[in-house]
Amino acid sequence: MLTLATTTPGEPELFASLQGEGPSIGRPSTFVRLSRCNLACQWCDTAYTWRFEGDNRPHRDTAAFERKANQLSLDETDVAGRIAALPPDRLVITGGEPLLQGAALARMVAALNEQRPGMHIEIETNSTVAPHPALDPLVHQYNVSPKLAHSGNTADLALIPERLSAWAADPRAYFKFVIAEPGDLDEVLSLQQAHAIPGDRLFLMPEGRSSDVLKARSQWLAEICSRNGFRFTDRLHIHLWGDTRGT
Ligand SMILES: Nc1nc2[nH]cc(C(=O)O)c2c(=O)[nH]1
Ligand code: SF4
Ligand SMILES: [Mg+2]
Repeated sequence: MLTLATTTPGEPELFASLQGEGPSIGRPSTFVRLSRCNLACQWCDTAYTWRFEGDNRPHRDTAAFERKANQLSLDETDVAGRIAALPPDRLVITGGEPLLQGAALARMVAALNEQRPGMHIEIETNSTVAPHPALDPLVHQYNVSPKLAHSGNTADLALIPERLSAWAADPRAYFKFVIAEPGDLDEVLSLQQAHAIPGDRLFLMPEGRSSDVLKARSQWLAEICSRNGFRFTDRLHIHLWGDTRGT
C-alpha cells in the first residue's frame, strides 16, 4: 500500500500538469503526492502531508490537518494504473518525503513499467533518506532539496553529511536549494564545498507561495546565480495556478 495525499477527502493527489521546478521545468508530467514527512519546514507549502492534529512542530500557518481527510491508502497497482491512464510520459513522485515509502514505491514503479513501459521517473526528495535498493535502479532523476537553517529544522535532522555526499556523486541528482534571503547563500556555498556539488547540478529557487513574492525574490536571486555559477529555477506552477492542490 502507498499512503497518498488528497486533493479533496477521498481523492488522491495524482494529476497531470507541467513540472514547475528544477531541470525538467515546463515538461508535461504526471504528479503523485505521497503523505508524511520526516522534517517540518516552517514555510512548507504541503503541510497537509504531515502536520496532522496533535503535531505541534512550528509552522508559519498554525493550522493542523485532519488525518482522515488528508490521507488515502491505495494499492501500488491501482496507483500505477491511474498514472498509466494519464497522457504524460513522465512521472514526478513528490510529497511530503516520498522516499519514506521506498519499498512500496519500488512495487508501484515496477507495476507502472509493466503497464506503460518507458516512463521517465523523477523523484523530489528532502535529501535525508537513502533510496530503497529496489527503487533506486528504476529512477532516472532525483531533485534533491536539502533544507537550510531558515526551514526551522535542526541541521542534525536535515543535513546528513554521508547522504549529501552520495547525492553529489550521483549524476542523476540535481540539488535545489530553497532561498528566502540573500544571506542563505553562505550555507549553500559551504555545503557545495563540503560535498563537492557541481554547479551545473545546483539550482537556487526562491521561497514563495505567491507570484508577487517569487518575482521580488527572483530579482536578487538571479544575480546571485549568475555570480556564483548556479542554475536558477522559478516555481512555474505558482505563477500559473497559485498555491493550490492538484496543480
Ligand atoms: N506543477 C508542479 N510542479 C512541481 N514540482 C515540484 C512540486 C512539488 O510540490 O514537489 C510541484 C508541484 O506541486 N506542482
Ligand atoms: S521537507 Fe518538504 S514536505 Fe517536508 S516539511 Fe519540508 S518542505 Fe514540507
Ligand atoms: Mg510543491
